[in-house]
Amino acid sequence: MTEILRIEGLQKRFGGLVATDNVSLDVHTGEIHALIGPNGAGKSTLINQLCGELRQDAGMIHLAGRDISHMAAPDRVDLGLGRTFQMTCLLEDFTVRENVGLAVQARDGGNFRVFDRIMGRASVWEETDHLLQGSLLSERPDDIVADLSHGEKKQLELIMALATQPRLLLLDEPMAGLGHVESQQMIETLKALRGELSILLVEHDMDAVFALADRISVLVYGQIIMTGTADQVRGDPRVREAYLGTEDA
Ligand SMILES: Nc1ncnc2c1ncn2[C@@H]1O[C@H](COP(=O)(O)OP(=O)(O)OP(=O)(O)O)[C@@H](O)[C@H]1O
Repeated sequence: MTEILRIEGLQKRFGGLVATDNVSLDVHTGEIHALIGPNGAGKSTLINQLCGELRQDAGMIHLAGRDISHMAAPDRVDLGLGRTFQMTCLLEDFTVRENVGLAVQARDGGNFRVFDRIMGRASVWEETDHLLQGSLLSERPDDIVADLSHGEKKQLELIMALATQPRLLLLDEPMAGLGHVESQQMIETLKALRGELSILLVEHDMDAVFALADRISVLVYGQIIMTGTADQVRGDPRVREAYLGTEDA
């Protein structure tokens, strides 16, 4: 079993608060690994440390065997660490295809802003169309992003993240704000990615977590209290206790 990601003893303090406390975790190559935990457990802090947006106070992060603990965020992306573009990054007045084209170009070191440069580059459009084919937006390449529903924008974020060709994709609450039908669509989209790349999924929607995750790690007050299969997590009294009294269980 090879690991795409190995985290050892990761720690982040905000003043007196220990947001991630000696976190150790590994993600196997090809697996969907969910990270769950109550509000304020430290999930976003951990994701931000993995991306390089927050510097850890202690601990190590290895991606595909490379120590990336002190690497700048863009270098981590070049090594295959992907994250969904947040909705605020979508260019609302441009088409779906143009947004994906810009993400493809950005990966190749192009400028995300200068757009006329990509108009003539056939390879960018070929890859863009390939990414869109088979996606839920395949019939809507020329739609203006502002006209998409919330769920469609989440799908677009995901396609744009895939344009960076990640080996490990970090997904921070992909189901947030989605209705039932859109959630089911996102679950199917993510299921189809299983095996193609590795995914670390932070998600509050437990139906989605149980439907998708090969393994689940549970973070409580900055500490991983267990890692196991869906059945192991469901049956663990420590997990029930952690969620007791919250709406998330
Ligand atoms: N920049 C910051 N400065 C100070 N405290 C912070 C900062 N970011 C997060 N925290 C605190 O660290 C703890 C962990 O927060 P974090 O956002 O990582 O939790 P989370 O598990 O992602 O929560 P949620 O599920 O609600 O998004 C919380 O107590 C939060 O208030």
